[in-house]
Amino acid sequence: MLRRLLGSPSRPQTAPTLSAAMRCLSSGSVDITVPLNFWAGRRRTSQESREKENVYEPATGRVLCHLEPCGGEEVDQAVKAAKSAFGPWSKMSGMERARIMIEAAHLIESRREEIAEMEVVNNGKSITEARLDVDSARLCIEYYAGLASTLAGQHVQLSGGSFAYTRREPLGVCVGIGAWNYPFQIAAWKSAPALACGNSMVFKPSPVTPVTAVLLAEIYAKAGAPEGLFNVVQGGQETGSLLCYHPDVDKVSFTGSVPTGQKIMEMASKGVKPVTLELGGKSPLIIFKDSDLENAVRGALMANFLTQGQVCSNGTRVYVQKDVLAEFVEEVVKRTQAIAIGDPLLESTRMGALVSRPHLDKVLSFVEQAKKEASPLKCSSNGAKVLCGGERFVPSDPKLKSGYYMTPCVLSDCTDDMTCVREEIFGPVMSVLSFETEQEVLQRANNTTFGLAAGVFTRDVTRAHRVVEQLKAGSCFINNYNITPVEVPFGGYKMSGIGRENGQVTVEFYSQLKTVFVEMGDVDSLF
Ligand SMILES: NC(=O)c1ccc[n+]([C@@H]2O[C@H](COP(=O)([O-])OP(=O)(O)OC[C@H]3O[C@@H](n4cnc5c(N)ncnc54)[C@H](O)[C@@H]3O)[C@@H](O)[C@H]2O)c1
Ligand SMILES: C[N+](C)(C)CCCC=O
Repeated sequence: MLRRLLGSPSRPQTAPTLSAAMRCLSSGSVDITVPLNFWAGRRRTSQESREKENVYEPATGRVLCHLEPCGGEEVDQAVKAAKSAFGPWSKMSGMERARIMIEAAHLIESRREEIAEMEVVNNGKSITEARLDVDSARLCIEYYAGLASTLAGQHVQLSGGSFAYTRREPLGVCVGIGAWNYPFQIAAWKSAPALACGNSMVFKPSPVTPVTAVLLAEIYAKAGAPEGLFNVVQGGQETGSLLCYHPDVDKVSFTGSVPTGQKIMEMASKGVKPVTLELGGKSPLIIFKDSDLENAVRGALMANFLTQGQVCSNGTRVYVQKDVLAEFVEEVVKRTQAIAIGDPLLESTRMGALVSRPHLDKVLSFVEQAKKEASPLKCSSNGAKVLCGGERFVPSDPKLKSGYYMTPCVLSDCTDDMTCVREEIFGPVMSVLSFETEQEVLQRANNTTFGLAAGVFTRDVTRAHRVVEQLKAGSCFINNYNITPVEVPFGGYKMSGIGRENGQVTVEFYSQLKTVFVEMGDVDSLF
């Protein structure tokens, strides 16, 4: 099952190695004091005296470390380092770049457990999922290493023996700005195609999860990348803006919410810089009565509860055909209630802690609002019905009592106009809706400003393709959900984004074409 989630033939998923087990990392035992910025080949402390921010361990609510946001001078240094690495890196052949990237992938593999554990400690997701994220990061770097030597232009014959050719050239210094739900994976999904195309990068992680991107920076450096090829600057909105406006930055690739994405686009527009925007979603999952219901239930759980429901592509609007609604709901609720919540570093845990206290409160308030919200589309004045979960959860282990846990929630009796059905909750909250006809559900599924993903479960192959053709979403799943093989493009329609990550097409978003005309005869001048 775990291999299928990555969607590609991966190495066997191993249990933690002996050395990992011997490290005995446990929740509540980690304090991070090392600097988390990295540029020009080494970790850096912030030199500017700015107020430090607390970074928390979601599993326990303890302070894990202090974030030192980078200011203008530090951003400048990181960009300068990236600019100087761009020279030699962009002149290497694809094969030479690939060799270094493959070495980085090997190093990730050898540090898999350590990276996964750090991701858990900072993000709160289960160790099982964190390992898959690290694998996805490694696979992405391997995949783009493979593509690096295939980048090529075109030769076009013109009249009289003249010709033109195109060169695929890098953009220069790319900025990556990440969200907190997949900190290490996002850093890899952005840097791998950027570096393969000959660019350098300055990456800014979310201030909520600053811990693991710097490990990737160390890994690239150890793999033999030129000093400054991949740099990490910490900070929030202010640091992000400095990067977007920086005159030596040539592209901004952003993962985060729609409102921030809009700001990024606006800032980048001042310098007419290209952007990749991987934004939010409120994706529909449609379950027809002829589905294999067992698989549909599994799909719905995968569509809603990975990473405590904090996944951009989640299929949180689950439309179930009326005839199978009762059966579906009974099974989904049974399995949701059986999800093991608790210490994310334990092998048995399937759902860890949400990323922060304010975020937990926000998700819980969506559930409260859903319960109360009356809708003109309903005969009764009641809101949604909570079939299970939606409450704060306090694990029995005393060290976890201040962690940010909640029970995964299934809401029924929802209507399309309710807030829980319209807005991205970004937590473990599934809204179940019923439908009768294909035409009706398509209209309802598409009635959103988002367009990141969508799913359909049916045994009717004709229906599956007909429905998918009409769904306005960038990633559509038939009889599965939330798999992201790195060979396949991922990204949104409508307000869910611009550009793609993963797959061959992403080369287009990290390179530019130069056309060269070659005249073999005389200039045919009109003057
Ligand atoms: N489509 C995707 O691939 C994808 C993947 C993961 C998360 N997301 C989306 O991300 C959101 C959750 O993540 P989040 O809360 O970290 O998002 P966010 O938009 O609050 O922040 C994302 C990043 O942008 C930075 N930022 C904030 N304001 C900025 C500004 N003015 N200028 C420059 N940078 C700025 C933040 O510091 C952070 O690093 C959800 O909406 C989710 O759907 C999308
Ligand atoms: C859970 N996936 C499928 C890895 C999606 C990651 C990108 C979105 O947050």
